[in-house]
Amino acid sequence: MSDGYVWFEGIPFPVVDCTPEHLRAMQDFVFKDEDVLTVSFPKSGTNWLVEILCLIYSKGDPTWVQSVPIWERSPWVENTHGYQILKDKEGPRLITSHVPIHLFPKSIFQSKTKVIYLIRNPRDILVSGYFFWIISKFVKRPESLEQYFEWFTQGHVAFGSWFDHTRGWMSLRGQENVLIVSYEELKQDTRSVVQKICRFLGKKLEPEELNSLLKHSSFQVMKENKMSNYTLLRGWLIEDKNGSLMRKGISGDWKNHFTVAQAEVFDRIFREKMAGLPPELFPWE
Ligand SMILES: Nc1ncnc2c1ncn2[C@@H]1O[C@H](COP(=O)(O)O)[C@@H](OP(=O)(O)O)[C@H]1O
Ligand SMILES: CCc1ccc(OS(=O)(=O)O)cc1
Repeated sequence: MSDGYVWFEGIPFPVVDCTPEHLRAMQDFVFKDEDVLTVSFPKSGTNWLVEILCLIYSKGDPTWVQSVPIWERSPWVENTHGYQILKDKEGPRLITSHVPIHLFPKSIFQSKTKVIYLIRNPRDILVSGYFFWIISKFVKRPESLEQYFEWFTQGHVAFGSWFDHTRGWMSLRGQENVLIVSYEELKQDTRSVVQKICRFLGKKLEPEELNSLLKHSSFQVMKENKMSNYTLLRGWLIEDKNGSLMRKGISGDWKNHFTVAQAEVFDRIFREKMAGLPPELFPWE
């Protein structure tokens, strides 16, 4: 560990449950065709999507999401604890990751694992990350939003540059086993996006199962679910006694935090870094 990150191949990783030795060993992780992998940049709404996937697999029955911590239901492959759970698990596995594509286990490219890449307006990711990292012990703590804005736009944050991460994983779009989902679409029409995910996974939910899923993955219900809201980490990895993963759960909060100058700088950087990609990939733009 150094300066609030674990460094691996030039990319900063969180200091929790993650070592360069583990990240090197992770390269040999073997994905199976029946696995389902959720990949995202941190603060894209990862845990929301994972909750939805768990509820799809339990057919809307909330027992599992109410009794097992979310990081054990869909473990992070880059975490030592998550890896231990995954490697011994039989049958279809739900797996989560924030790892950039160029450092990801290569077996993913030989398997038929279903991959869901979750995207979100990076401005909202930036704001969400700032408010989470100032209360947690996962990564280097910013002193101000202004400082975090600099770090984020330069890619000096956990898992590196959002721009590189998104470009990298988006390069898989169009493959049969890859689905791109945006936080914004999920927020705007959760039911339709969940149905799309079910079709992608070859799963069918009865209407009452879908209604139960929508209830138990809603912001308000997840906020109260200690197995999903990270309050189990209070006093250990989350310092604030009221701290939670569940902050606002809305799109566009960046407008309440960016200055006009920051908004202009971000627009320019976004245009430069994402040049050449079809604008319709980014529903918030
Ligand atoms: N059920 C839900 N509905 C909407 N947003 C949710 C949600 N569950 C989590 N989120 C939001 O997802 C973000 C966390 O992302 P991740 O899971 O990738 O760490 C937080 O965003 P905000 O900080 O903007 O509120 C959190 O509030
Ligand atoms: C439960 C431990 C853990 C570790 C790392 C995480 O990554 S991040 O906060 O999304 O960057 C999350 C949970």
